[in-house]
Order: sequence, then C-alpha cells, then structure tokens
Amino acid sequence: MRQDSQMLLTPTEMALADSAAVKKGVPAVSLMAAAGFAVVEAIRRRWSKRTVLVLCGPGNNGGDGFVIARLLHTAGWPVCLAFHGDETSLSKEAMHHFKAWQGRVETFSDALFDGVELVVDAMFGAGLSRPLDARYRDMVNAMIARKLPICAVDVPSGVDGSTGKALGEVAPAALTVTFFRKKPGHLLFPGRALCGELVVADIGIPEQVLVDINVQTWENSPELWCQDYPWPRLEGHKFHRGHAVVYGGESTTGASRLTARSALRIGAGLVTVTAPSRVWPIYAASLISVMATSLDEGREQEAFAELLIDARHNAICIGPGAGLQGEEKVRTRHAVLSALATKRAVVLDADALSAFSDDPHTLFDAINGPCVMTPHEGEFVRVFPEINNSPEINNVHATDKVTRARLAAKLSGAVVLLKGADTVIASPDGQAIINSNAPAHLATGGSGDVLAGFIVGLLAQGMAPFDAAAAAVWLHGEVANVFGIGLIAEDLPECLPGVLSDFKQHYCSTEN
Ligand SMILES: NC(=O)C1=CN([C@@H]2O[C@H](COP(=O)(O)OP(=O)(O)OC[C@H]3O[C@@H](n4cnc5c(N)ncnc54)[C@H](O)[C@@H]3O)[C@@H](O)[C@H]2O)[C@@H](O)CC1
Ligand SMILES: Nc1ncnc2c1ncn2[C@@H]1O[C@H](COP(=O)(O)OP(=O)(O)O)[C@@H](O)[C@H]1O
Ligand SMILES: [K+]
Repeated sequence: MRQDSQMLLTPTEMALADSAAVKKGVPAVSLMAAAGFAVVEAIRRRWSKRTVLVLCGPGNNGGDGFVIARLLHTAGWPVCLAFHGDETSLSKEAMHHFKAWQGRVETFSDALFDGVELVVDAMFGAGLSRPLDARYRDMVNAMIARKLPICAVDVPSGVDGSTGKALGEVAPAALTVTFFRKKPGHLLFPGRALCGELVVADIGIPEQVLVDINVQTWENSPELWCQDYPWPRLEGHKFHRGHAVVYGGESTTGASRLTARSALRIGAGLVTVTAPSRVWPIYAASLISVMATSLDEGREQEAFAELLIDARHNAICIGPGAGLQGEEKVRTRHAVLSALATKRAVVLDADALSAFSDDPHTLFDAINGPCVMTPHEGEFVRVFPEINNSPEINNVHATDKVTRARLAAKLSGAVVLLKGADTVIASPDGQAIINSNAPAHLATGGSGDVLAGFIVGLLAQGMAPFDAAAAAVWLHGEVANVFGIGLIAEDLPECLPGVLSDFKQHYCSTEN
C-alpha cells in the first residue's frame, strides 16, 4: 500500500521529511517562511482584519509564529507577539525569522489577551512528548478562559501528534494548519476534536522524500483500495460473487439479520443465515433474499460444521447476536473454531470475541487464515487484556489506539478493526489505517452489525481482509453521512446502493 497522498506522518517521520527536503536543497529558512505564509493565508481566508496575539514557543513552532506575526503586520493587522523561551537556543531558521520581526517582543502574561480578537498558538508542535512547563500552561489556561478563536500552528499546543493525546490541558482551536501531511494525532481523539478545522499546507517539501520513509499509517480513503474493489463482472454469475454465511443466535435475532442483509447489499452473490431450529421460523419468516438454514436441535454444532464443508461458503461472519448465555456461549465458541478451521475468510464480531474472554489465546491459535476482528473498546479489553493491562508489550508503549490495534493484529494474526469515532484498522504486518469520515449519528444500536455484514460481503467477493475492512468502514461512514441525522441501523444497507454508485463514478472510472 503506497498512497502517498493519504500517508500520515508521525512527528519523527515528519522530521525525516524536513531534513530530507533540506538535503535536497530546500533551505530550512524557506520551509519555515512557507509554513508561516500558509498559516497567514488560511487565517485571511477565514477572518477579517483584527487584533491578533501570536504566542511563540522555544522551538520551530515558535519560529513559524515569528513569520506569521511579520506577515500579518505587513498586511496591516494589529499584531502582538509574545515569546517565552531561551532566545539563544533558537534554531538557525527560527533565529533568522525572530530577527526579521521588527516589533516589540512581549513576555507571557494574562493581560496580553485584553482587546485581542484572534490568538495564534505557535507554542509547540506535533512532536511534544511531555506536558507543558508552567508558563506555557498559564497561557493555555488563559486561552481556554478567554474563549477567543484560536488558530493553531501544526497542532494545538499540548496535543501529541502521533497519538492525539492531550498532554495536560489544551486550548481547542477553531483552525489548525499543519504542513506537508497530516499526523495521526490530527485524526485520533481527543486530538481531532481539539484541532477544529484542519488545513494541510504545501510548504515546498518534495514528494520524493517519502520514498525513503517507511510510512505505515494512512488516512482511510477510497484511493487506498478502490482498485481492488470487487465490482460485478459482465460475464459473472452469483457464485462469482461469493456465498456468505452468517451465524444467527437465539435471542437477539435482529443482529445477524442486519448483518446478512448488509452482506447482500454490498454485493455478496448469496447469503445464508444459520439458525437453531427453535427460532428458525423467525428468520425464515422475515428473510426474503437472504436464505435461512435450520440447525437441528441438539446437534447445532455439528450441523454448522457440516454446512461449512461446502467450500462455496467462502466467507463466514460470527458474532452479531450469536449469544453468550450458558449453552449458547459454548455453541458460539464452537462455531468460531469450526469457521476458522476452514481457513476461509472469517469476520469475528461482538459475542464471537467476548466468548473467548477467558482464554483469548485459544482464539488466536485458531487463526491461521484470512480473518477480520471488529471489537469496540469494551470487546477489545476483553480479548486483549495483555495489551490493555500492561503499559508495555514488546517494548512498545501500548496506550494509543493505533499502537493497540497494531499489537492486537500481531498477537492474533487477524486484521483488527478497533471501532469508535476514530476507527483504526491494523494488519498483522504493521500497516494501519485511521478512518475519519464517520459522523456521530453512526453510533446507533446495530450499526456495528451492519459493518460486520459489509465486511463479510466484500470478503465473499474476494477482497483481501485489510482492504475489505477499510472499504467497509469508509462506505459505512459515507452512508451515514448521506443519510444524515435520524439514521437507524436498518437505513444503512438500504442507503448503500446510492453511495456505491457515487463511489464507483468518482473513483472507479473503468468498467470491469
Ligand atoms: N524544517 C522544519 O523542521 C520545519 C518545522 N516547522 C515547524 O516546526 C515545528 C517543530 O519544531 P520543533 O521540533 O522545534 O518542535 P517545537 O516547536 O514543538 O519545540 C520543541 C522544543 O521545545 C522544547 N520543549 C519540549 N517540550 C517542552 C515543554 N513541555 N516545556 C518547555 N519546552 C519544551 C524542546 O526541548 C524543543 O527545544 C513544527 O510544529 C512546525 O510548526 C515548520 O517551520 C516547517 C518546517
Ligand atoms: N462517536 C462516534 N462517531 C462515529 N461513529 C461512531 C461513534 N461511536 C461509534 N461509532 C461507530 O458505530 C458503530 C457501532 O458499532 P458497535 O459498537 O458494534 O454497536 P452495535 O453493537 O450496536 O452494532 C461502529 O462502526 C463505530 O465505529
Ligand atoms: K501549536
């Protein structure tokens, strides 16, 4: 996966890109000038001329602040520049722009905010790794108290660019301008919410610098997987589009029915729901194009395994409404192990994950084929206690969402899709995608069941697990955006066709 435009650079990778650009002959002073210029452009597009306070820190983020103050002043804006730090420790380029500032340099104080209508936060950038010192913290608290609009340079000061975590109090920005590429912390909460509107500015770093940086994290977008999207073929028939099996339980039967319908809507040629014979009539009476197969009472486990002997059942989803009470839990576990034993594509969601909370390694040991796990945070804690309980595993600090999903994928051998407002999809080989298009109203009962259905439907059509998971998550978010507020889970599969048509038109121009 090399989609340069979607790459997310950690602060360390960004520093590599900066220094590679300098090596290729772009002076650091010019990069800083371009960064400051880009911020000023973004400000002038959004705000009319007004009194601005530019708060500058001791590093190159502050250096950008010196440029911003100068350019706004030149444009006739009333500007107050305040700096805190050791002047003699400024980098060469920051010193260059510090000297170019002809006005007064104020020391940090609360009184600076009087009469100010916009604050530029140029104290610290994305690479911050420890909480702010007291003088900077005071300014952050003053910004929060004054409720003035803030334009943050790179990130709101105090946000860790690689994790999105807030290292102490952070003043939320109305606008954040970052450079060259987004950083993971711009998409991971709480960072994403603290950034406000996010602008990525080109500051003259050549794209070629990316070739030598082993980037492993991307923002989800159809550009990452549209080439492998399994559109129906002119000469195809339904078996070319796979046969998905969805395991249905006894009590919450709606969950697996939603999953099945979603698998069909996203293009699986055939979808079968299996149901214990006691409740089979519920499924049979309510399903039309989805087929319902009854599992004989007393031998449900064997019957499910027997169904899977037919290799045309090429993708299996277990979890939504599978059941965790008493005998149901035993059957859920058995179904999972039977499905994994086929080495066909398997989606494990909800109860299929929780059923292994006592012995997750039994599950991990059984994963030897294509598999996608779709835990929400609660299920993740149950299945991956060792990642959550220890701050360190394999010497990697395991607390941010991308790191946790990556470790989980490595530990289990499955693609791990860790759900939430900032869903992360991680592959056992270390690649990770952060999704950013899901609206808040997607958090509605059953929407996870639909997501599992979209994934198993794409797997049935032959898409690779990592791509299928990313595609399903993006389409899921897009459908919710198109439908809008008032969405319930049933709406998601019904609204998918229009979204698929638009997606095909925009991203997949050639017929196949
Ligand atoms: N060529 C480049 O490197 C470019 C960098 N740019 C800007 O440079 C920024 C990154 O610059 P830096 O790496 O200097 O990072 P920062 O500007 O965030 O500053 C880091 C400095 O602050 C000190 N520091 C860290 N945490 C502190 C704390 N809690 N309290 C007090 N001091 C602390 C560190 O010792 C270090 O000297 C980016 O955010 C971006 O704004 C842009 O000018 C574009 C080009
Ligand atoms: N705040 C949010 N904003 C956007 N999407 C969200 C938010 N919270 C949850 N989601 C998404 O909603 C879905 C909920 O899935 P899940 O927790 O399994 O619910 P259920 O079991 O009811 O189906 C997931 O796709 C998740 O990523
Ligand atoms: K900042």
